[in-house]
Amino acid sequence: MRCDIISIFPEYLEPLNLSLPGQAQRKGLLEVAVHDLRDFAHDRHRTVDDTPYGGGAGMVMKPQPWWEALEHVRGLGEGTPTLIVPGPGGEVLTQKVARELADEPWMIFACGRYEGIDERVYEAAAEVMPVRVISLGDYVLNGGEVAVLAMIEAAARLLPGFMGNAESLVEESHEDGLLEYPVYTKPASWREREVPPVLLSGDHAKVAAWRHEQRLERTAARRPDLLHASAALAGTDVVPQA
Ligand SMILES: O[C@H]1NC=Nc2ccccc21
Repeated sequence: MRCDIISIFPEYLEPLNLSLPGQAQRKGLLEVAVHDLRDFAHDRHRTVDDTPYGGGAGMVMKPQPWWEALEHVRGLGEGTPTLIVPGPGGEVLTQKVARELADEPWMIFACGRYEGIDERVYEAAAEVMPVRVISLGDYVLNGGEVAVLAMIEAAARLLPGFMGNAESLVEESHEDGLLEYPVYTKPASWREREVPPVLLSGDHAKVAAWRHEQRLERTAARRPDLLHASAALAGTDVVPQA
């Protein structure tokens, strides 16, 4: 998976060189290149924003620097990349979306700031490559860099060989519509709190059953919307008790 990221804060993406993403890059599973948008703004102040037509607060990112940056990056690789624009006005990042991103061989991430990027950039880009606007959720961030870190981590960790133990990908929250079960480690007794005895029983069937029950209880308590969604999909939605 190749990820090209365009941002006015390239240093924000340094964490991608740490830990697992860093190892994945060294293993050749993940290729990350960060590009400074200001390198494509040619006036003396390397201006990337201006006031919005129609008035309103804040500034809008100018189209020309973005177009030059996208064309430059597109010329760096083979084939057609998918342009991912993180932003509050997009589809929400879910595990399903993460799996779709994990299947993308080449993505360009456009990190917007200010009030956003001139709409004509999206239109011009959509004529030469697929464009997806993806949000982290219904809250406000100041820019796309944090979102890109989340999206790349969520997708790259699904790449075969990225996670040391692929087993750990199986019973994760959201992988199958349920939240994960509670986990415990030594000591068996801590501050007079005991590990659930079933986990010390050595009975794998009982442990599996207990863990599944815990996932159902935890999902019902914290994310009932997920239960209804999966039940609705299965056509077995429980009617809420009157
Ligand atoms: O405003 C934020 N809401 C959710 N996701 C985002 C992604 C990129 C930029 C900004 C946001």
